[in-house]
Amino acid sequence: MAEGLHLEGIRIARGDVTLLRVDAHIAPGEVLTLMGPSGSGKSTLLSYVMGDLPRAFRGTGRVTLDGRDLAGLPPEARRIGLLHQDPLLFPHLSVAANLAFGLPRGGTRAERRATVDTALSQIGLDGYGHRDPATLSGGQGARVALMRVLLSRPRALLLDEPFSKLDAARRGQTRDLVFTRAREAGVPILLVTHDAADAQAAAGPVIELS
Ligand SMILES: Nc1ncnc2c1ncn2[C@@H]1O[C@H](COP(=O)(O)OP(=O)(O)OP(=O)(O)O)[C@@H](O)[C@H]1O
Repeated sequence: MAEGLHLEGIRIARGDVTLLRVDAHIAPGEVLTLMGPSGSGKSTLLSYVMGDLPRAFRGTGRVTLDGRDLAGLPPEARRIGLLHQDPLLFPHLSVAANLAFGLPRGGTRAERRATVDTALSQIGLDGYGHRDPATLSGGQGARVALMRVLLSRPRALLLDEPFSKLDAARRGQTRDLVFTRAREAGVPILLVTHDAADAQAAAGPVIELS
């Protein structure tokens, strides 16, 4: 079975009504962009892939990651990073501790600290490590949340409008950072967006839901 994230014969329904159907393969390092009107079920599809479909829905179809069928695996065992429209940072942890939370175990304290400092710098937040997340702007918080999910070294990434809170200048930069990192690490990305510029920058296949 191929590497990457494979969605085979997926159908999401609410009651008897089919919300969406999708078949897709996302190769390692590739970004598949999912577009479509509000309410077409994009976020619900991400919940299904994550193994966390709300009770109101029923989902069928196979999700495999690097050849492994994810059926029956709880979200925390799937090694998939999910970022929602409203990025939630842990309010009781500093910005640096939020980033460090996603780091895989191992390494010395100094190494972990250096990784966090580099990450802060890459998202334009040098010196913000000690800050309380509540003191960040929406865009700054979104950048921290994105970096936290990247640092956790997921095997696949599901991104739901992750750049919507960023201003135009940051949006391009942050997008490039995420896509470049994913490409380097061979991580497939399923990106939900309303912005055609995101799809263009992703430079991958696009699925338009109706
Ligand atoms: N937990 C839930 N229980 C019941 N219905 C829900 C639930 N979450 C979403 N819905 C409904 O299911 C449909 C699909 O919602 P979803 O959030 O997946 O759409 P979307 O395509 O991501 O929309 P948007 O682009 O506005 O984020 C909508 O009609 C929504 O109102």
